[in-house]
Formats: sequence, C-alpha cells, structure tokens
Amino acid sequence: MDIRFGIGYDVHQLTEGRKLILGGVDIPHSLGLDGHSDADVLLHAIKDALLGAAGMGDIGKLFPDTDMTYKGASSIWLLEQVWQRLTEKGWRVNNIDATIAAQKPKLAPFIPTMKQNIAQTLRISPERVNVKATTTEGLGFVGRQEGISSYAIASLINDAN
Ligand SMILES: Nc1ccn([C@@H]2O[C@H](COP(=O)(O)O)[C@@H](O)[C@H]2O)c(=O)n1
Ligand SMILES: C[C@@]1(CO)OP(=O)(O)OP(=O)(O)OC[C@H]1O
Repeated sequence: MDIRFGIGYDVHQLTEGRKLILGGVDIPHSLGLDGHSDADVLLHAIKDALLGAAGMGDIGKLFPDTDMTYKGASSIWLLEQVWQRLTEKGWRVNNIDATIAAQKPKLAPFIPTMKQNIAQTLRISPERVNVKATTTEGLGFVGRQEGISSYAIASLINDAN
C-alpha cells in the first residue's frame, strides 16, 4: 500500500461584478473572485494538493488558462476531472484538510455544504474532508479584502502498490 501527501495553495483577487464561489457554494457577497474559471480558490488549492500527492503537476498544467475550454469552468467539474485522472492511476482519496483565509464574509455557515460538495465529487465520506476559515486579523492583502487565499493538504492511498 502506497500513501502519499500533497500540498496546495492558491490566491484569487476580489473584484466587483464576479460571483464568490467557494467549495462549489455560491456565497452572497458584494465582491467575487476573479479568474479564468469560476475562481473557486478553495477547490483550486485542493486540486493542487491532490495532484501534488499523485506527482501529476498542478491545475495550471492540466487546465491552462489560455484554453477557452476552461473559460468560466465550474471548479467542481475540474475537481471531477482531477478525480478521474487519480482513479485511472489507482489512487483513492484518504483525507483532505483545507483553510480559507478571508477577512469577509463569514464563511462558517457555508462550510458544511462545501464539505458535502467536495466529498461527493471525490467519492469519500464528508468526515474525511475538513474545511476551516480564518481572517488574517485585518493584515495583508486578505485583511484589506483585496483577495482570498486557500491552503490544502491531501493524502492519497494506492492499494495496488
Ligand atoms: N471569513 C471567515 C473567517 C473566519 N471565520 C470563523 O471565525 C472564527 C475566528 O476566525 P479567526 O480569524 O480568529 O481565526 C473561526 O472559527 C472561523 O471559522 C469565518 O466563519 N469566516
Ligand atoms: C483554473 C484555471 C483554468 O481555468 O484558471 P483560473 O481560474 O484563473 O485559476 P488559477 O488558480 O489561476 O490556475 C489554474 C487555471 O489554469
């Protein structure tokens, strides 16, 4: 049995006229995240952690932002694409832990649905997915509400190796 770990980190800029989508949840807010896809920074960090654990590079490599296929793409759909690539190589997801750094809005009420969305897409129990939120106490680009960042760690198991 082979067990591997990967980390992911992503940042997207907050801007007017965009939706704020985190963990596949459309969150009511005056600002949204800018990006080529739906800019779901939490799911991007999780995908990079999964790809990192499997030694498969990162989402920029798999889904280039120069490719119009991914213009406005749902990050849940992109997570499904990552899951399929992992599955083809015999990997299953053991657990995910992630942190969203956002000064506003209050994310705690939306976290159970984010966990549900991630677990469902990765075909694991929600109990294997942990999502946390933190402010940065008003400091830095997150504190100034210029952007939202996210960190993630993933562990994968391959029973065949
Ligand atoms: N956007 C956010 C940020 C934080 N929370 C929750 O508030 C609690 C306190 O956060 P700290 O900045 O002091 O780490 C924490 O339990 C977070 O879950 C939130 O809901 N939304
Ligand atoms: C997801 C992709 C592809 O649509 O675009 P963005 O939404 O801009 O996200 P980013 O985290 O900059 O990198 C990966 C991209 O290739």
